Amino acid sequence: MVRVLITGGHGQLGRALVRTAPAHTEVIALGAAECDVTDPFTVRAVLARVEPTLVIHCAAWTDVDGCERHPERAWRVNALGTQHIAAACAAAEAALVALSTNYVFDGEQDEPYHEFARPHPLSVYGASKLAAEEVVRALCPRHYIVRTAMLYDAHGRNFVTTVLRLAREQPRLRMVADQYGSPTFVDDLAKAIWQLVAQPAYGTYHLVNAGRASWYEWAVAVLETLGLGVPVEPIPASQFRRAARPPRNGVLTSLAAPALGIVLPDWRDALTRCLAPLRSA
Ligand SMILES: NC(=O)C1=CN([C@@H]2O[C@H](COP(=O)(O)OP(=O)(O)OC[C@H]3O[C@@H](n4cnc5c(N)ncnc54)[C@H](OP(=O)(O)O)[C@@H]3O)[C@@H](O)[C@H]2O)C=CC1
Ligand SMILES: Cc1cn([C@H]2C[C@H](O)[C@@H](COP(=O)(O)OP(=O)(O)O[C@H]3O[C@@H](C)C(=O)[C@@H](O)[C@H]3O)O2)c(=O)[nH]c1=O
Repeated sequence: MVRVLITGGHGQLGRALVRTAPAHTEVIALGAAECDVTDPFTVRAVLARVEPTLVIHCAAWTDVDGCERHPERAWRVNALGTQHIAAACAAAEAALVALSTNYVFDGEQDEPYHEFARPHPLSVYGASKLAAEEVVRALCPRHYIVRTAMLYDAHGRNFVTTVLRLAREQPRLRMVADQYGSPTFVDDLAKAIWQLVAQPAYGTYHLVNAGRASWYEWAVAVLETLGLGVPVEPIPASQFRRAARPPRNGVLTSLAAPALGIVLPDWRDALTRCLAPLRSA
């Protein structure tokens, strides 16, 4: 029996990992109240009590604009919190999966980013996640760093549920059409993570649904999938004011995952599967 500890276990990826866990896997998913990663003593005590063979570290402060406005909190949760987890995993001889983001890249290149592309974050969130990657590489030898992007589920707080809320509240939506990324259904990511950790192939992996979409294309696809006829106006990013600057090209591709036989489906296929329960509701 493999025992897996999930930090940030009540977030959207943590919940998906719990519902897709393979047989013969004991999963202990803890929220911030049970395992605050900013407290090194708590982190060490939790690992000593749970004795996991693997830790999947999902906990993070994912409010990208909040991170920009309150950098110290971003560094404390995302970078220092990961440092505590990585050090405790190394001491306990547990393997570690650390989640990271496409926002470690500046988006200036035209091609999708693979695992060996040079990071250069534009936002505090991206910089704090890149620092987290660096402490994991330095402190915990048996690690998988999983960069992903634009996570969503049919419920909770994410871009898809925001689009559905705005479609109820507004006669028309305005969506940025000149920034691109890789929308990724958390269930597909969770299954790919379980496939990955079945192999001792430590390193850095980009795990996202295939293809690319602008925020505009993604919003239109959400509304079309549910047959909602709300008009969407494409706008440039310069007309959408926010504290943080997302990369223009945040599209990820992978050299490392297909080499292990891990390939995620196309983002449109994933979106259709995710929204299927809402269509029949
Ligand atoms: N969402 C996305 O689009 C993307 C996410 N990622 C990364 O994937 C991971 C999972 O993201 P996702 O599930 O979407 O994020 P969520 O925000 O849904 O979940 C993160 C969880 O971390 C918890 N948390 C926050 N602070 C602490 C703390 N100090 N100690 C312990 N737990 C804490 C939060 O709890 P609470 O809500 O109680 O504060 C929350 O439940 C993160 O590392 C994120 O950076 C990467 C790319 C894209
Ligand atoms: C509400 C709204 C958003 N948008 C677009 C542009 C804007 O930059 C973007 C904001 O959506 P979000 O708040 O979901 O974006 P954001 O929080 O930046 O999403 C990121 O989250 C972190 C955690 C990651 O790691 C990234 O991969 C990415 O998913 O959506 C519009 O164009 N029009 C709108 O009316």
